[in-house]
Amino acid sequence: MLVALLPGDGIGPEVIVQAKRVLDAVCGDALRYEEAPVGGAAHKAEGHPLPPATLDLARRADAILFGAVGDPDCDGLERHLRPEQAILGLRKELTLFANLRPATLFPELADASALRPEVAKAIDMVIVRELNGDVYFGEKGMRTSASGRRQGYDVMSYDEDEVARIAHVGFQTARARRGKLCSVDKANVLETSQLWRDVVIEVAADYPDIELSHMYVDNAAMQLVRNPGQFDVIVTGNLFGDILSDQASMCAGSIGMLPSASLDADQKGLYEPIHGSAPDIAGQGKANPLATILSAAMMLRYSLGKAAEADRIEAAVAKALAAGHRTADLGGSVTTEQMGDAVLAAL
Ligand SMILES: NC(=O)c1ccc[n+]([C@@H]2O[C@H](COP(=O)([O-])OP(=O)(O)OC[C@H]3O[C@@H](n4cnc5c(N)ncnc54)[C@H](O)[C@@H]3O)[C@@H](O)[C@H]2O)c1
Ligand SMILES: CC(C)[C@H](C(=O)O)[C@@H](O)C(=O)O
Ligand SMILES: [Mg+2]
Repeated sequence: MLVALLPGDGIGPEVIVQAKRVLDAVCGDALRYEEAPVGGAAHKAEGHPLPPATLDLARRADAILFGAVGDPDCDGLERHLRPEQAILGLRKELTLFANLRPATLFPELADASALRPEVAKAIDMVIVRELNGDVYFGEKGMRTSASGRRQGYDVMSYDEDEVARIAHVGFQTARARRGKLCSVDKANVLETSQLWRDVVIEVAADYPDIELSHMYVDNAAMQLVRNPGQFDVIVTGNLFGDILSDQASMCAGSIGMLPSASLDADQKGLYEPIHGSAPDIAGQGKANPLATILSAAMMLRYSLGKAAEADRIEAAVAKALAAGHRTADLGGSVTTEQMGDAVLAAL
């Protein structure tokens, strides 16, 4: 089975190295790897954030392990050349519409959560984020307004098929868990959200066993902090899911802990930590590699049919944390590589 390794920028390569060490330990020769540049690194090397050969590798591979993109050196570039276009392009080109972002607190990290330990320990949820539509992919641009002022615009839109297909993923994810689905929208203000809510209710007819609720996104942001234990699965749009998942990560200890899977209709997937390239700590050995190591475990489980190996990795992460290993984001002083060592030792 072929895995595409796309390390990217900033801390991306640092965390990918650790995930690859763990994969080697668990899977040996069962996986083959090909690596390609992406993001700012690809722009510097080849003049484009998502070169054709990188996209081709992503298409050929059985699964993709992605680090992060984002490079301050690229700040002045036109939008289509910026590093972030690479991840947006991969999601769109490969129709990776279903983004699963599990937020679970490892019990050992109750002290690292931004919440009181007794509130934090109840977090055990999955955010199902739509990844191919919304304001991210609508018409956008700069124009001159009627009064002669500069005006930027980004059109937010969803069609009913896009909402229905992610709603099904939300219901099915809930069915495999505790049977509760909360659809998050802004239907009190936005037409896209009204359609979202209508379609989710229609799809719910196929899932009478699932308890469906609806919540406005502003309330959801508050409830995540007040009482995260009330959530089992959240299904939401691209923008709201982006924001709520960063917030959920701090409830679960750190943004350095949250993995993700971005899946197409056939479980082909791209796996990446939810965090970015973290230029503020890049090159300093401070990055927490666990989100990427846990993303590799998701890759084994969802795309490569290796659930037992995924279980082993997750257990090793828990053991490394239980043994007291903490990178700086978790209040410790362990380096990126030492955290990798700790997971390998636990394996
Ligand atoms: N999927 C992606 O590739 C992705 C995701 C988010 C942001 N980005 C990009 O990354 C760049 C930086 O964005 P940002 O600063 O807003 O978000 P970020 O997630 O990169 O960093 C936010 C904060 O969290 C910290 N952090 C992030 N990951 C960490 C880790 N593994 N261990 C310890 N600390 C960690 C950083 O040091 C920083 O203080 C931007 O160019 C942005 O567009 C890319
Ligand atoms: C880098 C950016 C385009 C991306 C997003 O907004 O989806 C990131 O924040 C994420 O969460 O993966
Ligand atoms: Mg994000």
